[in-house]
Amino acid sequence: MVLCALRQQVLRCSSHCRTWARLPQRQRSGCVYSSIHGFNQDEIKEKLQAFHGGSIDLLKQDSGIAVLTINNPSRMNAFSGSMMVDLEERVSQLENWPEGKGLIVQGAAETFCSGSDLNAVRAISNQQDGMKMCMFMQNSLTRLLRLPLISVALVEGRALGGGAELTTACDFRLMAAGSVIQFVHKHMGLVPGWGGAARLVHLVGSQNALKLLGGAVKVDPELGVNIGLVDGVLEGHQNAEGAAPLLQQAENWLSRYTKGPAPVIQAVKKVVLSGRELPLSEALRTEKDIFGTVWGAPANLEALASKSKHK
Ligand SMILES: CC[C@H](C(=O)O)C(=O)SCCNC(=O)CCNC(=O)[C@H](O)C(C)(C)COP(=O)(O)OP(=O)(O)OC[C@H]1O[C@@H](n2cnc3c(N)ncnc32)[C@H](O)[C@@H]1OP(=O)(O)O
Repeated sequence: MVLCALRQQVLRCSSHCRTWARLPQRQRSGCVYSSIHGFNQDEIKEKLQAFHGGSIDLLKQDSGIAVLTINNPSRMNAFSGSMMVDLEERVSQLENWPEGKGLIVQGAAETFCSGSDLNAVRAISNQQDGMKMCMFMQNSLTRLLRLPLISVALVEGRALGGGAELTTACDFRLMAAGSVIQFVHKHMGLVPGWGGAARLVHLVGSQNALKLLGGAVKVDPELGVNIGLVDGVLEGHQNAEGAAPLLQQAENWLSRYTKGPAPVIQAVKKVVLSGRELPLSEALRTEKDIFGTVWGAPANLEALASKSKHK
């Protein structure tokens, strides 16, 4: 049932968006948890809203690349409860963006994200609330990774705890010189709960994941690239002389993968997503269906008419 739901999620295309948007959230199928798992989204949302501060800002650009900013600089961009709710809402907006092709996730004020806001964590440190928050964030980050957009985390400064987990919910990671990704969970007497461990194993393999989590290792850009966690290193600081601003560098990096019409780029992401998440037979069937959405579509017909050569 879960695989079937994921297949539906991968398949949905722009023409289905309006119908899709009318469905209740839990039926949109990008989620891991719904009421059948005893998860009540409205209840946890109400609880989280009480811990306010900061925001998650979304800028959708005409280029088809959106920028999502984790914005709580006075707490090193830690996630307050209301920011967790904000994130879920921004992901919904991105799920319903037919023109979208790419997404950059960054932190405000020259640092990425220091994880959960420890003030909120202390207030909901009982087991039940912790599990609800964990399910809520797993749902949001799973939906973020499953967006039909090619996404990249732009890491400047520190990505700690939940911030490190957030980087794994993007397709790619770029690190600025001097930045650090650190799964500090062990030092907090915890393990990742936002899906970061499962995604990390997929990204770097179980041996490396065990080292990073077991040692709460500080991953600098060089180590990140060596173990396959990081896809590129950006020059200097936002304001360093001679270097383009980091966001611009990240947009340039991403644009080589997002050039072209949105339906084609979205289809590229969807075939890779199905290959990444579904068993082979299911992935092949899904690929066939996604192929059907681009075959004979305007971009394909234009390319055929122009007799393009690939020299
Ligand atoms: C572990 C699992 C869990 C999850 O996955 O859900 C988490 O993510 S728990 C959070 C894990 N993160 C931390 O424990 C970060 C703790 N903070 C630090 O290590 C440092 O503050 C650091 C390295 C982020 C920045 O150090 P620096 O010396 O540059 O600055 P300050 O320490 O003075 O920080 C400025 C200001 O920010 C507040 N701050 C930073 N992180 C958090 C946070 N996660 N929650 C709440 N507040 C945070 C810090 O307390 C300072 O505030 P101030 O009022 O000035 O004391």
